[in-house]
Amino acid sequence: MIDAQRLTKRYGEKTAVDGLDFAVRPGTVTGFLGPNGAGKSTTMRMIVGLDAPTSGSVTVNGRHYARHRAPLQEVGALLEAKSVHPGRSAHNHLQALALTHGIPRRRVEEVIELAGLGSVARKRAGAFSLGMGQRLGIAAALLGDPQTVMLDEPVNGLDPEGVLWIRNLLKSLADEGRTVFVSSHLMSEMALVADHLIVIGRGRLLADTTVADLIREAGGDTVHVATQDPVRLRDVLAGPGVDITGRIGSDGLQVSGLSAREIGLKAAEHGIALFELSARTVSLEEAFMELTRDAVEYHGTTTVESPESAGRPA
Ligand SMILES: Nc1ncnc2c1ncn2[C@@H]1O[C@H](COP(=O)(O)OP(=O)(O)OP(=O)(O)O)[C@@H](O)[C@H]1O
Repeated sequence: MIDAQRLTKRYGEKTAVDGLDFAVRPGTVTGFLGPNGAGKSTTMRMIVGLDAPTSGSVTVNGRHYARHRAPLQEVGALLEAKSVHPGRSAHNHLQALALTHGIPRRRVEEVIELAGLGSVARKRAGAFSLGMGQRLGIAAALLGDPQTVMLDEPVNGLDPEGVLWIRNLLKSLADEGRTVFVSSHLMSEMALVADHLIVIGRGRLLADTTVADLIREAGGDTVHVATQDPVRLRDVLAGPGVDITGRIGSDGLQVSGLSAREIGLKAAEHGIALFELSARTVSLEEAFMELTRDAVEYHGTTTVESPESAGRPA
């Protein structure tokens, strides 16, 4: 369990993390999302004591990271900064880590296998591809068989097989009852792997919710119905967990809590004519963009030639 209370980090004038309160619970994968510069890496660095909070606190399993007697066995972290000596082999790097942390040698072989590094473990880590480097970082994070695993952008640089490997690994770690906290900008991947989400923007908490609820709140899982008799259809569809909205005088209704199929069947049962019946799904990416719209610091631009400007002299 990771517990942040009023966690704040300032770098001079810049408030990178601004009074964050959240808890990351065991037994589930929690995604950590936020636009570039939102404060995710800074938060993660504070969790493992690489940065000190300006105020507030963060604990792992009830203690500050530095207070744990065997921190690698408590929290395994993959952070952005690479800490591998380029001339060292993956095997030697992991062995050195194991030796200095009282971890048995056989565990080194286990994590090498687990991370799929068997064939390159004796090669210089400096010659590793981005994906291999990520795998080595994950192997190091798992070396102490920690109860809490925290990974910053773990799929960065991984090929599709590697992405699938990470997805299954994170789920199995959570199924074993561990606390799994993972940041990523790949929303499609997050939607597949995370159950819970902590979303931040400009250092502040924007949402502490489930993937399903975030999507629902962004208008996902609703069905648009157009009917000849909206008043009667409202009555027919009403029930626990069903939410119906629609402008008075309009033949359109937005329904959540029932599938398009259920709505169609109920309407047919009561002889109500429908003109339109369409499910509206919102992706996690759309829900995230909506939630963080006002918290994006770095906007890009896309120059698209408009029909009016096409062919016009420059
Ligand atoms: N050592 C530092 N000194 C000064 N400012 C910093 C430092 N580290 C981070 N920042 C600033 O704090 C803010 C948060 O940065 P952080 O790297 O935590 O964001 P992030 O959410 O991890 O971003 P990204 O998704 O781009 O990795 C940014 O504005 C960044 O420029």
